[in-house]
Amino acid sequence: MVSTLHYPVNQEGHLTIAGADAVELAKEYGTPVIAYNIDLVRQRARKFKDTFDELNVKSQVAYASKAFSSIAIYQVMKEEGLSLDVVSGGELYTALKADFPPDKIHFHGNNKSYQELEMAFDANIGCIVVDNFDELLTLRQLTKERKQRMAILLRVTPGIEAHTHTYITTGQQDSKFGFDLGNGQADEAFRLVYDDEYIEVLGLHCHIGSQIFETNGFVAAAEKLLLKMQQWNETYQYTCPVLNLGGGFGIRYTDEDEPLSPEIYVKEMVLAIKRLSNESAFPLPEIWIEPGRSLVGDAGTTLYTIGSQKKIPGTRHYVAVDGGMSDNIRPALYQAKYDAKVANRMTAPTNHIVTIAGKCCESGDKLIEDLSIPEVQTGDILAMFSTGAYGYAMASNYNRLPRPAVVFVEGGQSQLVIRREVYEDIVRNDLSLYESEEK
Ligand SMILES: Cc1ncc(COP(=O)(O)O)c(C=O)c1O
Ligand SMILES: N[C@@H](CCCC[NH3+])C(=O)O
Repeated sequence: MVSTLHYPVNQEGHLTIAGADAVELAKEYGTPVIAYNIDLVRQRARKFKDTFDELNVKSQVAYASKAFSSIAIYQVMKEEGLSLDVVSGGELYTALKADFPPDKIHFHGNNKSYQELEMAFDANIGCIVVDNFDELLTLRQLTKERKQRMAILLRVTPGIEAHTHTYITTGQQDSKFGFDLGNGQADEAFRLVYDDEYIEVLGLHCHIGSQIFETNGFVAAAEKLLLKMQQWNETYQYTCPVLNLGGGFGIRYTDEDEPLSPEIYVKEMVLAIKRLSNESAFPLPEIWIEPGRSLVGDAGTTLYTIGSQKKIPGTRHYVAVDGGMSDNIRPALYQAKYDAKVANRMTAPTNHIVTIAGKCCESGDKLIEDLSIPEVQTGDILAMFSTGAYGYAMASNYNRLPRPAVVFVEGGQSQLVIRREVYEDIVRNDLSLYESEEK
């Protein structure tokens, strides 16, 4: 793969990230390290929000924090006035630690536990996105027992197949998420709770998939959901005030990807919903979205140190780095493609085609195949781009590798926001067979 993407380079011929020298970052924080360009994160967050404001539409832009969850990123999103989508007690706990305003937290998940729901009630969060009938019944019980009101959205599967990897499509009919919109399940769910004393149905939610480069899937989903809210309005004289179209906006990983700008995604959705609402005289709902990847994905760059190499003449030239599928499982899991450069040799001619291998004990632990790079040696720094979403979030201690450090860079200044794990962290929860004897 020959990259034509433009990456900023300083006078030393080093890659820069939000104005900071990537080679210096690697020296200061060690490798692997994931460096986030927070200037870019803020710019994206504002683009999403501002476009809604310019179109005069009430909205909430909720950061889908499964993409990358940490106290510091929640603080950035809070500063930018975003809402937050969490999918587990762990993400909710992190959000509360970050002092995220609870009324702007939306809780997702297809199997929320009773304890997780109680946690959400204790924190008085803004909204629960209900996924199935079991959850709906638990919620009815919880609200009554606690005499506590709760706002909900009903998550539905609209039967739309987004053009993306099958593991990350979610809106199709055969999905573990949500009430089926076409077979009456969504109607049944609504009927059960629309006039409940404690539960306030805000409206419908759908998420059609991830890494999507077109707007027609979102528009088709909006049409289906709005039509349903309009039908309920006629049947039950109940007006749902919110339509949530989820996330899924694509980003650039390699030259093959051509993402649309946040403005285009938002504009196309809003215009379609305005048109439909005008045609049907159904009041324009608040429009909520949940971008994850498009807020943090291409803002993240993983810096690795290059170690050993293996050349198999006529077959392949492996260049190994000091991380791999333990800090980025996406290539192994989804055959995801990435681009990378040698951060300390940005201007050298790229005349070698190599495969970047991780250090895990798996033949499939290859981060990038057929990458053009200059000749490299042990100690060079490889910068792998667009690793900010579902990288650290899906990292593991496979082979007992410690998780990398995470730093935020803004206006040329860097700050450590997640410490690198140390071996002691890895054995922290292990118990010795001989514990009692050792005491
Ligand atoms: C319900 C929901 N909302 C939002 C997202 C965020 O998606 P993305 O990171 O593609 O924007 C996801 C994940 O795909 C999701 O499942
Ligand atoms: N983890 C996936 C996206 C999952 C989206 C969650 N609904 C990825 O890396 O692309």
